[in-house]
Amino acid sequence: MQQEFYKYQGTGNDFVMIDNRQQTFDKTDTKQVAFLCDRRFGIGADGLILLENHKDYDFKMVYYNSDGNESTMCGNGGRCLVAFARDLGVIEGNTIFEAIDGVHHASIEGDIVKLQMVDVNTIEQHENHVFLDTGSPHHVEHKDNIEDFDINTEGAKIRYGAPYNEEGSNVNFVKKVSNDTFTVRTYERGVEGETLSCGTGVTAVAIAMHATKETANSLINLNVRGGELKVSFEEDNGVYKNVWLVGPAKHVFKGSI
Ligand SMILES: N[C@@H](CCC[C@H](N)C(=O)O)C(=O)O
Repeated sequence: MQQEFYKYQGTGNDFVMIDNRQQTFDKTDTKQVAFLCDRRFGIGADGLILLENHKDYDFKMVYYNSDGNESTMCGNGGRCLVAFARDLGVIEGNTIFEAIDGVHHASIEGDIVKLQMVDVNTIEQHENHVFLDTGSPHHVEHKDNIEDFDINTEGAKIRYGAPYNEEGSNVNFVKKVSNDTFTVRTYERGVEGETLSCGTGVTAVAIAMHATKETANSLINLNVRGGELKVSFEEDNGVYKNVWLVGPAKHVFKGSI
């Protein structure tokens, strides 16, 4: 059977999008998801996202990493799904949808999508890194030579090492550019390599930089391999609320396979 698909990208984090409102996609077929995401034998993407109907909200997001496994929240994927829902005529400018980590508010104007992320109330500060969950788990670590190191080797060591082990964590390396701007590179679990951008990752970096007093700003610019994102938040007694991830999300092409 032919599978109709759409391809979207958000700052270079790219996704195969499937309209599954009729429940025609076999969600148990891990190999098929991995095949569709394969850059040589399939369409090619960091992940695959299903848009489904929801009884209370505008739609439901189901996210798979490129290894074929369903995973936790994808911030850039959520932003791209909002653009996909708008392009399909499911929503107009504002929306509320459900993802694996809960209900998300979002808005879209042109190709700029603002996505509300989960509140963060636990931030583990260790000697050399910070660990927090922004819908997905993130290790955040400073890296002075950020432009010039082997992220796939160093990222994999941390992702598979203690305390994360097989379940893993995404790994973000960060360098401060100025008081409100940071450069970030991310190794993503489930892709098992560097992606050009990670939405939950830059959200984690912005909050971690604020929590560790690298910045006092509550609107942070994040430079990633695939472009620029912004994260804003309110902090109250160590709890980060009203967290928003903002940036472009674009349709690339559609096809069938
Ligand atoms: N690219 C994503 C994160 C996707 C989930 C991650 N790979 C995991 O399995 O934890 C983003 O933009 O947030």
